[in-house]
Amino acid sequence: MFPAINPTSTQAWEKLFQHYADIEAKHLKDLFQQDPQRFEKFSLTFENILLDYSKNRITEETRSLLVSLAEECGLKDAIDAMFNGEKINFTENRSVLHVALRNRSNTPVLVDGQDVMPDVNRVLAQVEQFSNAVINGEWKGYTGKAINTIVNIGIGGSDLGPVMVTEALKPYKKAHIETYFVSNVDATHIAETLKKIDPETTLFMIASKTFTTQETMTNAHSARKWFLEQVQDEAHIKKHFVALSTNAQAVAEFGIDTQNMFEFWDWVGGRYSLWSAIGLSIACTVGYDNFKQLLEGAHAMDNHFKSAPFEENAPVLLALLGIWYNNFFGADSHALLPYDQYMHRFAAYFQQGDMESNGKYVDRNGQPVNYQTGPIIWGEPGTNGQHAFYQLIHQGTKLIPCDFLAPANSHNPLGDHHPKLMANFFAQTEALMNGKSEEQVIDEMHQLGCSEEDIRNLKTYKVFEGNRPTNSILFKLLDPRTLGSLIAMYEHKIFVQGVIWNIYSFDQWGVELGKQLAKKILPELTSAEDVNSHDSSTNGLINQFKEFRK
Ligand SMILES: O=P(O)(O)OC[C@H]1O[C@](O)(CO)[C@@H](O)[C@@H]1O
Repeated sequence: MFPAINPTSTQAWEKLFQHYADIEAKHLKDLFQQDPQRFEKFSLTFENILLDYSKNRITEETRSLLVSLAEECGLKDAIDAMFNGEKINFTENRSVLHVALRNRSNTPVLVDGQDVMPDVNRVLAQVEQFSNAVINGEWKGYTGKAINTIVNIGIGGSDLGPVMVTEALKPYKKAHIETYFVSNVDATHIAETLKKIDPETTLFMIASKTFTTQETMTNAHSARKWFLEQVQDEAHIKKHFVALSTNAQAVAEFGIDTQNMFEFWDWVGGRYSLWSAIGLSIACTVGYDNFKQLLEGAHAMDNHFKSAPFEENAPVLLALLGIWYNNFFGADSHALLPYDQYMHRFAAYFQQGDMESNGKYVDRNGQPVNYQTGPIIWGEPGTNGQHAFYQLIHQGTKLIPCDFLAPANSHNPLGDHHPKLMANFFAQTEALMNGKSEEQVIDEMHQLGCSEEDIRNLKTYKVFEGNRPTNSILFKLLDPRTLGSLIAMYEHKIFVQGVIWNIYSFDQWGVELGKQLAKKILPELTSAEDVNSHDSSTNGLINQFKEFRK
């Protein structure tokens, strides 16, 4: 196991702290003016992806100090520990092997001395065979009709990944298959979906690692009830319900034939599971070949992550830049801004990926941390975000480092839409960096013929400080391989940050308390008596809720 080091105790941290005082006073605009090679020095390409991180508040010294921090924190050993199947998810005593799910080179990966690759390959073959049968129409419903509708019922990691990927890969979608995702326990989600579908041609995928999650099981039972009301025969369930899970017993108890179960394992974290059987909805929507390309792209990024020197390693650099802003500049959020409508769920996906992984205040020694850990992740596609929240990024009081992501080629090359979209991408990153000085504002206002009084009164509002950092991630086309690489790049960024923050990134105890309390409260909502077992606010709310429902 790699050592548990408090990052603030390292020499690099101390040096970064001193170095921050220098950098804080520098403007990005000046850094570019002083160094014509800045783009070459602070960018890298990986296959068809260009990562330009030159618009960050860094110098070569910053990068080398950040790399020293990673080294002092034992990042190399940590990467090896993950890829070698060590039980780095200590609090659950589990390995962390989403990388094995896309290990296309098929080299052995051992957990407790046993190679997991035969199991991985077996389930992949099952996914291939089944998705082909659904897409080709060989898998028939109870009346002999082919399946044309998939309803994935799952939540969190059993929903967000497949939703994000099937949206991102819509251009690759099989035209005759419609896929729906139901996650919320709010009945509206399942009820509105059931209105649109036909039991004869619908396949439900119950996606739950544990097969105990309240929301998923409630939706699954409602779907099953609806289906049986239509078909009147339990024997038909096996043609219309499959399970994606690690819990065979609970799957059988639900009434799904374990023949129709697609297995995965406890060493796959929920938020890292789209590469596993949880990806069945992806394979059935875009075809197995495209799913395989997604895995290939992720595997290529895994190899890059494992082998590239930290100074040239995309996930490591993104992670270190995040730490630079989070821990030295005090930035508390990070925005993901894809300039691609197909990627509209990308930020939502990595909200779970990042915040469920690194939203922790206890370190690997069991002590509360004395530094900041995971940032708030948020974002929306550009250009929509520009007309909503960019004002705050440009002129607000908070520093918000942003990742801009975009394809050079659109799947919809309609008129001049894509050049317009990309002009905005380039303009925003340039504007955030350069800002606009008072001099420029005055000049512009003169040119517009504004009065001296207007100039005096308004000029300060029109000034942009700039010096707002961004990463630009430009890729050739949003194809399955590229998407796989991008997702894996962010997964590994999260891993690196967790290692440096010395926290356990692969558990999620913080979501348990709310679940426990909800279980306690549920029967109180239907009891006849007034509730008085909570604080006065919770009692008051529950009792008013009951009153409103009389
Ligand atoms: O796949 P499951 O077991 O239904 O869990 C769904 C989600 O719930 C969580 O445990 C959080 O409540 C996530 O980590 C997970 O992705």
